[in-house]
Amino acid sequence: MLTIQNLNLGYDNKTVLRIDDLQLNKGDIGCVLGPSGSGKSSFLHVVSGINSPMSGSIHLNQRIVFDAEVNVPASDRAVGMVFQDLCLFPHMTVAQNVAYGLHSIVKAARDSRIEEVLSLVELSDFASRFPYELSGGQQQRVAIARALAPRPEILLMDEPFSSLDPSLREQLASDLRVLLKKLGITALIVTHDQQEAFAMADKIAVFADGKCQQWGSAYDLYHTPVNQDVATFIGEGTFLKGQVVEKDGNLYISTALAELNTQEVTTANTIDARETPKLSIGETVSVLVRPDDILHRDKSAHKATVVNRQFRGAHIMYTLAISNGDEVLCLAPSHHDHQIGEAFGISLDVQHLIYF
Ligand SMILES: Nc1ncnc2c1ncn2[C@@H]1O[C@H](COP(=O)(O)OP(=O)(O)OP(=O)(O)O)[C@@H](O)[C@H]1O
Repeated sequence: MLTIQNLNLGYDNKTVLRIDDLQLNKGDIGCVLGPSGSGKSSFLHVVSGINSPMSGSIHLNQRIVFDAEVNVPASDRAVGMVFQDLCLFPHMTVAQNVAYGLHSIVKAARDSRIEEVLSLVELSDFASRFPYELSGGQQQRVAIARALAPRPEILLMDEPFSSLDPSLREQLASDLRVLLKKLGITALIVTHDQQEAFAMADKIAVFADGKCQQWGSAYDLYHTPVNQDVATFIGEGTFLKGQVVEKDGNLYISTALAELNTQEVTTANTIDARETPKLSIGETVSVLVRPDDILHRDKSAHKATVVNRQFRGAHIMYTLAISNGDEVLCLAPSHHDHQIGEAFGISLDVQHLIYF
């Protein structure tokens, strides 16, 4: 549905973001994650046609909408937009808001389309209400209905939850996924919240340092990040120093907590998503350690001291100092209740060996 190639976008001839290759299939939900200023909104603007990129190509539903020769205007791109603050007209009813994008069609067809989209977002009974008479989630559904009314090929959403209560966002994100999937809508959604992206996306792009660093499933990003930036940005984790050693013809990475056999714990999907770097004996590497890779083991000889702790209900997230001074995170069931300064035994159990 959407294919982006060799895209350079920026302002005043200065590149803000480069995307080599990004493809979103019909019916899929893509999320764009990245720190503030990484180019997320700018990207939506060039896909929608509000702005033009400096170079590259954009295909929408197998039609070129931008390349060196073509620049289809926003009004002809069949793109629906839902903005950060929803931009509902406060003085118009729900039905009038939805009608806004339908002025070019005759009244009878318009009324039936309004009824149809309001029913799709389960707001049929709210047609004559004003936005201020609706909850945040209902207002968001009106904004979606308005964007969907002209039958766009793709729906673009810029931080659709930013005006809503943080405690509601994760639930609304998964509700939105259910709705978009039910309607078979292809969507590209900008967010800065990983949990939202994880709850919604089939594919996630990570924008950082002027480029799209990785485009993959949440699983790929978490377990097979392409570089240290993505590894640090996605999920929680720390790095352990390691040295490459050889034993019985196998390469191991020797860390303060364990010797990791590079053959045994490097899984097939690790190799698929990133090119595993070649290791040479004696080389120093950084091993990515996720909080669930560190197990609470009373009998272990490796004792670690609690530097910080964060109670999360079922679990406690510990920051632990180990013997060589490195710090690691450990997600332990909360019945293992240790205070700052206490030491307990840990072991390293890496399922996906990722090193840089
Ligand atoms: N119209 C503009 N003219 C010049 N520079 C701009 C313009 N719009 C955005 N920029 C710059 O482009 C960069 C990317 O901005 P953009 O708004 O796309 O980032 P973002 O990832 O959406 O940020 P945020 O998460 O804070 O909304 C920023 O450095 C910003 O200052």
